Amino acid sequence: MTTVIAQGTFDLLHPGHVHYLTDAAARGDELHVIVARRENVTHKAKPVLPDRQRRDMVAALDVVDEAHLGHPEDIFVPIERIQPDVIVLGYDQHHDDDGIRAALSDRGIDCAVERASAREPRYEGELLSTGRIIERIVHERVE
Ligand SMILES: Cc1cc2nc3c(=O)[nH]c(=O)nc-3n(C[C@H](O)[C@H](O)[C@H](O)COP(=O)(O)O)c2cc1C
Ligand SMILES: Nc1ncnc2c1ncn2[C@@H]1O[C@H](COP(=O)(O)OP(=O)(O)OP(=O)(O)O)[C@@H](O)[C@H]1O
Repeated sequence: MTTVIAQGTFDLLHPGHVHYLTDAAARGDELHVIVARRENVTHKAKPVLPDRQRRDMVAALDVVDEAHLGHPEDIFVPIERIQPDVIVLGYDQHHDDDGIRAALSDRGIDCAVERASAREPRYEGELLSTGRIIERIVHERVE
């Protein structure tokens, strides 16, 4: 039984998110997703949707076995509880792979760290970024 963890903000869901989670799920038997708490999204604009709504939408996806809201202070607390075999980072996540490996090893967690693949747009106008969906809404709907 191989347990996999993926993580992210997942504000306005799009096919890039589905691609990432499908890729992560294919690397094991059970996929757990940690959804970042609003207070911990500091490297870009805060999510539009509430924590619980983002968690509920991720949990509704077929490839996801369980979606959890992240810990408010220590990102390793959910990992210690779930005991994954693999953590799959998104292709563009800003986290440092070796830094995470070192932190896991310090805590005695034996877990591989891998990177997911990217999905490119497949047709004209397909938007694979929450930030770009919001830009399009502002451009097309806000006077
Ligand atoms: C291994 C791992 C575990 C994480 N666990 C948590 C957590 O428990 N709580 C949380 O608020 N954020 C957690 N995060 C951080 C968020 O997922 C972080 O904000 C995330 O990188 C969002 O980036 P993105 O939406 O740009 O992908 C974790 C990140 C990683 C890489
Ligand atoms: N086109 C894509 N292909 C593969 N993975 C993607 C794609 N878009 C997003 N992801 C992955 O989904 C996870 C969550 O993404 P996140 O919530 O940051 O949304 P986002 O759409 O990338 O955000 P934004 O574009 O606003 O920064 C990240 O790990 C990211 O790598």
